[in-house]
Amino acid sequence: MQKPPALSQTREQITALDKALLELLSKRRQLSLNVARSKEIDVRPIRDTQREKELLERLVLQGREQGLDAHFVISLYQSIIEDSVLFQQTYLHGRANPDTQKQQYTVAYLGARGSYSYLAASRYCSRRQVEMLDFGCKSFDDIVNAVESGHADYGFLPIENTSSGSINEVYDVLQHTTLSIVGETTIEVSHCLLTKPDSKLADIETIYAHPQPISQCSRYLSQHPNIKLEYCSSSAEAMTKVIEAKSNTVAAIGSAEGGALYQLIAMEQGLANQKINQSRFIVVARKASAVPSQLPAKTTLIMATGQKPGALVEALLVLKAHNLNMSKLESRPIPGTPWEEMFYLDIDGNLATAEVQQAIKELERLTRFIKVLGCYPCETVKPTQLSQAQLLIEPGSSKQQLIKSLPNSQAKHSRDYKSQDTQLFCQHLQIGAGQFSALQQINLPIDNTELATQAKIIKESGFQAILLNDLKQQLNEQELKQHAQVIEQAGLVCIMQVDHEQEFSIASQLADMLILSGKQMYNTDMLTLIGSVNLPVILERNTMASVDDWLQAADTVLSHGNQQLGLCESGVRSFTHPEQLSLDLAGLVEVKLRSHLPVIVNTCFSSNAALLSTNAIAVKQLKADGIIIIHQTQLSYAELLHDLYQIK
Ligand SMILES: O=C(O)C(=O)C[C@]1(C(=O)O)C=C[C@@H](O)C=C1
Repeated sequence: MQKPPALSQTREQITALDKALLELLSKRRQLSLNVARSKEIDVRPIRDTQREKELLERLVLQGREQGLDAHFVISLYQSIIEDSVLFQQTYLHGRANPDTQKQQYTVAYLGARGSYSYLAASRYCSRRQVEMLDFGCKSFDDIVNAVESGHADYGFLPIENTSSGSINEVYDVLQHTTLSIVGETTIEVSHCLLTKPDSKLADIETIYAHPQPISQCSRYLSQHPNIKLEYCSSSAEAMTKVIEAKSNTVAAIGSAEGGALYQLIAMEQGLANQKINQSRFIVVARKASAVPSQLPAKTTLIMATGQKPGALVEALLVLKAHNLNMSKLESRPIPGTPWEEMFYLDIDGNLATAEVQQAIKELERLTRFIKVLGCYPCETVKPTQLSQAQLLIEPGSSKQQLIKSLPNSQAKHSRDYKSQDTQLFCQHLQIGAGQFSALQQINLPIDNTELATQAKIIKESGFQAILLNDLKQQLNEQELKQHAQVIEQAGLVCIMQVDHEQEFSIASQLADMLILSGKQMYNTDMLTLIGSVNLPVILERNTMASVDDWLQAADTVLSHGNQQLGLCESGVRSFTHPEQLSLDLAGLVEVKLRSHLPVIVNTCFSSNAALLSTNAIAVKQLKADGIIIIHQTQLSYAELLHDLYQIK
């Protein structure tokens, strides 16, 4: 083995590369600022998820060429895009509120340096590139007082946590304040056991912590029943207690980042019960802020409804009527008025819009008390995801990539491997193991009302399912969803034929069953994909494929987990009718003999009206498990189906 370069030399190279990467990231940030400037002029929303999808798809491909794994590339770019979106939002929010622009902000928060509130506040200021003068407070009331009295510009209040829920005391403080909510920020709360550098876990006798981390780490703490818990007013106080203690037998719960400010080390990490543990903070100020229309906005209200039954429902119906989504609803008792509640509502909407204004006007008529606590930019950037198809598919799969021929006893499709016939189940539709089914194929596009009418007739004729073919002609998720709904309403099963990887991602969400087009029979990635879904699938034979190739492709699907697999014979190229396909009935007999998988026959490409009846009867007599017949508005197949069902 060749000797690697010296470690120090390699590390120097990594250091230089990391610096270059940071320079590039900074340049990218500047470019996103230019994008924000353009969007300010054109008044376009900051988020463009279509652009993000295209960007991620391209990067996954480019990453693969460089040997980088798709998941790594995606998670990296999700962070980069999140930063870009928040950076743009901050810029536009600042432009809309010029009087709030300062070099320094005095920020009131709970505890002292190192508390989670401190970390949230410093992140907020650093995104705005302003210096933070910190104003640590002992209680939520003190935070509000500091801002109301002008001692601080902003106050940070933790409002909810993903593991311990809403923070009630903060809601109570909000009932009486004159301050407005002007922002929100969410931070990852990663609880660690912080100790002095020379402490040992076995020696710890006392843990200091704020009640919130104690409840969020209850599982970890229950594993150490002999350690005493001491409640503190903040995580920073807990850390101070550890640093001031004379002995090494004490620890605090807090973040590694916060602990480092006190020279404490994170002896144990990931203490929280939930893997994802985040806290959302609201930012309060004396003056309300305006949110530009390009930003996703939230409006927070408090209201007290009358005590009559259904009063809250009536109020919420107002939001529904104005098409406003309520992202949070909390209730808190009103001091001095037992059994009455104050409701807190977060609405996804901008206070400056007519819908929100109108909804508030209507709510004023229905409530005894209503106050807008603020309108602010929503800081939750939901990461754009790529579908499984977009992640897995690589073009250029070839015949050779199909799994190699196996001896019959090991081939999963074979009767030697599994003696019982496979049956596909889908609601009332059963294909195989003695159950014969009739499917009607409709080529898209079709109008939804027309489909509803035809579906009724199709059902009455005796078909059990509709196969929607040629999805690319109507590759619109909304329209296909409506099609799937009317098919279901008619009491039929909805099957979609997948011709292409893009169609897979939509069809696999909407259809009850899929047919993978024969064109994709040699595409190993596509076979992997249909082998990995929990949905019945049918594999169509390629028009040039031998029976062996077809069965090998079936094995590739089965070996990825999906055992709800059937086969579809749609015809092969032959000399009988060079212009159309010929049903390979001998192939059908052979496959039925060799394999336990159900086989259906699609007559749409091989059987004209004159041949259909004879072919259909032959197919049934040769023990096929189902038939697909093309839809023709003027033709009824009721009689043919009746005859087919009679054949034993
Ligand atoms: O291209 C844009 O419109 C941007 O705002 C830039 C960017 C990015 O950082 O790449 C950020 C947010 C959008 O959702 C899409 C892309």
